[in-house]
Amino acid sequence: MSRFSGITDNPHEGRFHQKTGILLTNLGSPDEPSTKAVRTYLREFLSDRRIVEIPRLIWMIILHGIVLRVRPKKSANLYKSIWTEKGSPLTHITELQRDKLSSLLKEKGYQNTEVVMSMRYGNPSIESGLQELREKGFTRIVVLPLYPQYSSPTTGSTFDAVSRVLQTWRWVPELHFINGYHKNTSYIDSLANSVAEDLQKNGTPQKIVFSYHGMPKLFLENGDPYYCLCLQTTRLVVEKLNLDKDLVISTFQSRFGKAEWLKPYTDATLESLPAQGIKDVAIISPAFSADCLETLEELESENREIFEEAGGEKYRYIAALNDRDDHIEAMFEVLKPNL
Ligand SMILES: C=CC1=C(C)c2cc3[nH]c(cc4nc(cc5[nH]c(cc1n2)c(C)c5CCC(=O)O)C(CCC(=O)O)=C4C)c(C)c3C=C
Ligand SMILES: [Fe+2]
Ligand SMILES: [Fe+2]
Repeated sequence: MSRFSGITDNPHEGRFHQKTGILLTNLGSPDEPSTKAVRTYLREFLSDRRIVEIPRLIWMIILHGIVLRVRPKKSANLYKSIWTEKGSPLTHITELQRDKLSSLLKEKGYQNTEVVMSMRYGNPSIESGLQELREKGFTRIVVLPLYPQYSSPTTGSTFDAVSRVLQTWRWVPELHFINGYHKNTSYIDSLANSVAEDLQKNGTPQKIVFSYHGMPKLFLENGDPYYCLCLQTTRLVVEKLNLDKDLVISTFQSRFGKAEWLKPYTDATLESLPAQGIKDVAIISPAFSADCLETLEELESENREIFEEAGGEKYRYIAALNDRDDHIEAMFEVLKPNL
């Protein structure tokens, strides 16, 4: 059998008609909140060389000897606490985003496009998404990883997965890979709108915490731009809303392992605020384009508890942009130059 695959039954004329297929991607979730499914998911996730950069042999021993024996049970319980009838929130919200973006494209007159969604880890896989687009005759593909701030472990890793699949295709499509959109005006506007709506409804808190997913500090020192892109995102939202700089703080959450991660840490910050007289906070997480374990469990529940136990009184989480109309519009604006 050949190492390269292809579609062989295309009508001759149709084969050269370029249609643009859009592959929306996000991180992915386990298939179900069971220890077994979480172990399968974490094995794939934590074996990614862009996620954990510890020397391979040492990490494989730690991963298989300790992490995959201990973590899946604990993580499965966390996943159970956020799981819905429709499954993983992250996967379901990405499906809603796909459907709404697809309708918006049709409304705007882009009839020759189709939106498919894939997950970097777990299902539906990047391979199945690309395969679906190929089978439908798309010879031009735009990949939009739903990570506004580029980072090697997320966007870079998505590129790896896409290119690994395409390396096996006989007819490589025209490929456009969007590697981030943290400065896009429509994205910043939708974040600003979500903050403004919250302030209007609940009043101005003493602090607005912009909590971004963290990463090892070493990644930044070795050239990953993510940290700077996060701080720039906060600055652009502050400018857009004309907020007092002191009202806002950027922090980093979801630390994993023993190494130092980007600081300040979200949990330590929330724990320290009440002693400084700050007992009323709102928290937003601009790096997550969809609510997921890291927001629904870690921010909504775990960090709320930390803040309240330290003497905090009012704590509210501002939802991710999810399938808000202005977020879908922002996705369209990000894609537009490539349509
Ligand atoms: C081990 C190192 C990790 C790095 C580096 C990392 C970077 C990173 N992750 C996201 C987005 C998400 N991460 C999510 C879950 C999650 N992240 C890690 C580890 C790293 N992430 C783990 C082990 C987990 C799994 C959950 C657990 O067992 O605690 C999620 C949520 C997935 C879901 O199903 O809801 C997202 C989204 C970004 C943006 C990022 C960039 C720096
Ligand atoms: Fe993560
Ligand atoms: Fe977490």
